[in-house]
Amino acid sequence: MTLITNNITLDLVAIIATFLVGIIVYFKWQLSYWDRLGVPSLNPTLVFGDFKNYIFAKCSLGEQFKELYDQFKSKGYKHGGVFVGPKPFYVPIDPEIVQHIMQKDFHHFMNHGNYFDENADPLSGHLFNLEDSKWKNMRVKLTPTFTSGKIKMMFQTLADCTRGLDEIMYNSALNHAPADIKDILGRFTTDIIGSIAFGIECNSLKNPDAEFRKYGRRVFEVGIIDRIKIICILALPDSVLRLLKLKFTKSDVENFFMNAIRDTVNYREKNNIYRKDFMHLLLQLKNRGSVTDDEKVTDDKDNVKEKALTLNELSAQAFVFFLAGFETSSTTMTWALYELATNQDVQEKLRNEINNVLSRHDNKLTYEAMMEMTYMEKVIHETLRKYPPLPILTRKCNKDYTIPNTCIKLRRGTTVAIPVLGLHTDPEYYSNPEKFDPEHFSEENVKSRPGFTWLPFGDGPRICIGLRFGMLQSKVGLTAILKNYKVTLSNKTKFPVTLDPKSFITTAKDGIWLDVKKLD
Ligand code: HEM
Repeated sequence: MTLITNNITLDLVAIIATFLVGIIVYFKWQLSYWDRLGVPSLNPTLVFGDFKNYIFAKCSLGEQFKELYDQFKSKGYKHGGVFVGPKPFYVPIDPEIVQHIMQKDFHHFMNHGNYFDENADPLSGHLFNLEDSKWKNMRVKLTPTFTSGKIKMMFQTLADCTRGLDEIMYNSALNHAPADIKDILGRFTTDIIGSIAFGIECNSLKNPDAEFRKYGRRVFEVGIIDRIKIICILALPDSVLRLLKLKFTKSDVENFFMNAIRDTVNYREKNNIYRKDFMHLLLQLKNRGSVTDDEKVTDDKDNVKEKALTLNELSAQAFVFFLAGFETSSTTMTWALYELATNQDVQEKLRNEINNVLSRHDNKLTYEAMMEMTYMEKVIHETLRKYPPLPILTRKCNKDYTIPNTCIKLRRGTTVAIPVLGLHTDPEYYSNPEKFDPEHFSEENVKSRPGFTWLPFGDGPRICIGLRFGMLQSKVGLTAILKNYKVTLSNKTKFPVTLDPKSFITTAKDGIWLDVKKLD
């Protein structure tokens, strides 16, 4: 049977050709989206849009967005529109527009717009992904777990984990063996977050093959299938993703974390265990509906309140504390040590501050001592400027929005990509942006640049809830290393150091290796 001509082969060719022409017409029409709206765009290509280099793993996602930022900026545009495949992303360039989106007009841009499915993928129902009133309610519930009082209460756990760190650095110095600092600090923060969020002694500093470390690494491994999933998530509408039942959490990772959390919850509830950690506060939220300043996980009548967290909700929040807490802080410390090894004068100045402050605190790591280290704060801020762990941030427009000082209307459903790395390396805001200079964060320099040009923790109501904890964890790790050891770059480090195009956070492709010398 034939359809169009008398020849089935010709029919097939005609159908395929019509289909291809249809796709090309659709892509072409789609790629004129920003021009039709009056937003400047660049030179998107069919199929890849503006992301050819990223899709072919020639650069990281952050670098790709920085390149686009630089192009818009060099043409004097305050904003621009780009395409991942056929999907349009709005990119604000002017910090004033960034401020409107993240803060002033937050009600239009409340959500990150990440694809997630609480039912098919229970660990994905966490604070970072939640939307609208579900996000708001969860944020209100979790905020009391991150106050300075609560974090101070957990300080000793952080300080205790530095013993294992010191042992590794000592052995590295003794044996003149270069330290794989990214791996060591990944194990350090895994031990801290594992203990504080899950109440589990992970021992990954002592045993690099510990299960928590193994699964922690698995979460951030991006294989070919994960890469395809990321591109699908960036390029396809949510309705299609839901139809495909796309699941982001790997099954072995899900099983491991769900079991670990279930076991801890059961053990603590059965034996009335109290520990000064996030898990205790999450258990209070599960059984009482709110965080209270006491050692109990249930109220006096053992009543479970209606608005309490379910076990799945608790698990997803513990998982995001782990996910968001260990890799961000360990990469921050890794980059800081890389820069300190390259800039010995800055390392010396920081060590002087550490010694001076600790001498006033009996040479002990205390919460108060950490709060006194102002140069340390500048060093970490500068590290987060050059190497923001999340180099872009997203927001989804949830009601039509008129861009300030224009008549351009962003449609509901548009994704906004805030080009964090682009802003952080813009010479208009940071003189000599390639130079690692903690004085970029002197009081005078901070005052002289506009707001919303330093965004490693995001900003507005959706700002990182673990900011204080992340800063403290990084300060403690750097103090523990630098007070006893001098670090220099090992020739085992591959130069030039490049960013890993496969990772969605800012990390060195081939690791960073340091030579370590014990100080008297
Ligand atoms: C140096 C360390 C860290 C960095 C650079 C960092 C960065 C960020 C960024 C950029 C965001 C998105 C903010 C936005 O969209 O405006 C975020 C959100 C978040 N972070 Fe962090 N983070 C760090 C440490 C931590 C720690 C230690 C925890 C928990 C223990 C944590 C938990 C979270 C959570 C739960 C969110 C979602 C907040 C929400 O959507 O309401 N982070 N973080």
